[in-house]
Amino acid sequence: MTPILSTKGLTAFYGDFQALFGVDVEIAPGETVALIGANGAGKSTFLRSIMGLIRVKPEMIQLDGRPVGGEPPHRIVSGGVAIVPEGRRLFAGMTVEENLRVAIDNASGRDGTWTLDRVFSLFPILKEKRREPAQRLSGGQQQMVSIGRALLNQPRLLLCDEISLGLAPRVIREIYEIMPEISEAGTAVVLVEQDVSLAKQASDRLYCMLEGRITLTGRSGEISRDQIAAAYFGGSDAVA
Ligand SMILES: Nc1ncnc2c1ncn2[C@@H]1O[C@H](COP(=O)(O)OP(=O)(O)OP(=O)(O)O)[C@@H](O)[C@H]1O
Repeated sequence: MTPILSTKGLTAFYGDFQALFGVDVEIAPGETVALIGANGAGKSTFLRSIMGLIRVKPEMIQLDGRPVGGEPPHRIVSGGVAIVPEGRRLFAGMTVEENLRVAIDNASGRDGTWTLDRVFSLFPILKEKRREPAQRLSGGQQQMVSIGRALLNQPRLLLCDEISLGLAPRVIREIYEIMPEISEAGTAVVLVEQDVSLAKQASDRLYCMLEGRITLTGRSGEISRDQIAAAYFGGSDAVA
């Protein structure tokens, strides 16, 4: 089966500073893959490269086998990729529903199963708060809006950048509980996570990144804590 996403020898730079050194990742349609690694490992740079926010060579990123590296973000989004960005980035002056409707307008013409009602059934609190300004919601509720907005883009590949960051454990659980429904809709997911246990539990496969390189990959259920520790902090024998 052609992977929905593959990166081949992906390198990325900020000016002279090299942040990624030949990253190879593959994700099958409907698969959930976690990407873990310490601060500064290159996880966000990886996501930014896919979204077209960093200039890379075309063949370094392929969607459905088609080279798309360096294409502008709107082309990547119309190719079926959506991101839940770190820090959520909602439109602060808009209500919850208006934030969600922006994505519906963006996605017009793209097929998909996500509707406003389906997002409200995923996160019932958003229906209650639909007319409130987004900035008045709690951090967890804002994260739900951000996820809902990404889903309403009808993605086949959803990139999630540290969605648990700064949230209470109960809220994190609530958000992660809906992940299987996203997979069941056929959407592949990349979960960038600092919380290793959460990443392991929520994913089919896992990649660990260290200083811009993949240091471990394997099925999430089969990777040991020791292997993760070695890959996360550096050490030998890290590939499962
Ligand atoms: N805009 C930028 N300009 C220069 N260097 C950057 C920029 N953004 C990130 N970097 C550097 O690139 C490397 C990778 O950063 P990146 O944000 O991708 O890591 P990360 O794994 O997502 O970490 P975090 O968990 O802190 O977000 C780091 O050394 C970081 O300092």
